[in-house]
Amino acid sequence: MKGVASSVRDVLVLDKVKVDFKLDGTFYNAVDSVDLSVKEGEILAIVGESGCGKSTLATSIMNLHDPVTTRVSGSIKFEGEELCGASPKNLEQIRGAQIGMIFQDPLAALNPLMRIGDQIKESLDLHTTLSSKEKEARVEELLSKVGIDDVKRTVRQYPHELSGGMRQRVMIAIAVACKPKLIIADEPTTALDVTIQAQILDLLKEIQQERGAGIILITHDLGVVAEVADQVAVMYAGQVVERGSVGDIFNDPKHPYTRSLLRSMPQTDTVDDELYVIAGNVPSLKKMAVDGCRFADRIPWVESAKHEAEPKLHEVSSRHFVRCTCYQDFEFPLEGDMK
Ligand SMILES: Nc1ncnc2c1ncn2[C@@H]1O[C@H](COP(=O)(O)OP(=O)(O)OP(=O)(O)O)[C@@H](O)[C@H]1O
Repeated sequence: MKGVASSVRDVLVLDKVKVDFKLDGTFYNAVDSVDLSVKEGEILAIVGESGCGKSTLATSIMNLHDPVTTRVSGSIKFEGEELCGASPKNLEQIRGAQIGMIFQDPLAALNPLMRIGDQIKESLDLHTTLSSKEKEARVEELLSKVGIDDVKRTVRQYPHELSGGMRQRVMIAIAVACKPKLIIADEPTTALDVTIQAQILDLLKEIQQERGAGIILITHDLGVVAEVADQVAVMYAGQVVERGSVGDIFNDPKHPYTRSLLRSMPQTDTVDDELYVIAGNVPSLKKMAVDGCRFADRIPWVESAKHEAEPKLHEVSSRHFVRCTCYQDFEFPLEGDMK
């Protein structure tokens, strides 16, 4: 739903969320001080290259990390309730009922030994007081809602009998079965071909508009973001380096990383242009510099004085923020210099 009014309620508010993983006995930072919010009826896209911490952030909201090897701190408020440090019983009630999750690989997320109908019903068993008959009707209604034609047949099938697109539809049916207030979709269309991708995105938009749920959409595909998002957070090396409306990010990107990502996007009207490739990689956790601008290594032509010692998010316009001062007069080097 483009242009969600600012008076609309926040469904989720993250405040200084930090996640560290223990590797060989030492904790390393994977997500650093993330402040984000998702409003009712809003799609927030989280984008960035592989290894930026997008999935780690999402699984922290759902509290899906092993507490022995993972440290999560900060505040994660869902509908005003603090999830960081909440009891397993509380979290159990919220997961699946009030927060639905859609993963990239439905085959891994679905139970291979259980019929589709039973898997959807299981979620209703856990979180509703519907009678058996009502649940059966609801399972069929959900499958038909997500665009499955032969509902009676699908109810009796096992995951391996369905196509990738059908399985993703089933995951969405499970995620929305209990009418959640928030849906977290982690790369929901990455494994699907382009036509099915478009259908799944349309379905997500439809669900969000109909139910007013907030959606966090994790993706590395900026085309998908431009298509469906209201707000965008760009992550690099565990930090949000820029956030703003989809218009801010696509029409007035500020951070060198956001600009590099956009430059590397294929342009349909300029097919002859070579794709710009950002040199370097997202550092691994052990190699990540935690002080200073984490993107500095990838733009070595920018003088160190242009970076902040402790990069902060600066508000450049209402709800549009960018990290570090290096964006201020950032220029790409001339083509010959880049090689
Ligand atoms: N359980 C874990 N233990 C240790 N390190 C982890 C764990 N999960 C993720 N990481 C590391 O944390 C960093 C962030 O990973 P994450 O999967 O969140 O990135 P991502 O942006 O979602 O990437 P992708 O798009 O490939 O899923 C990476 O360096 C990854 O190797």
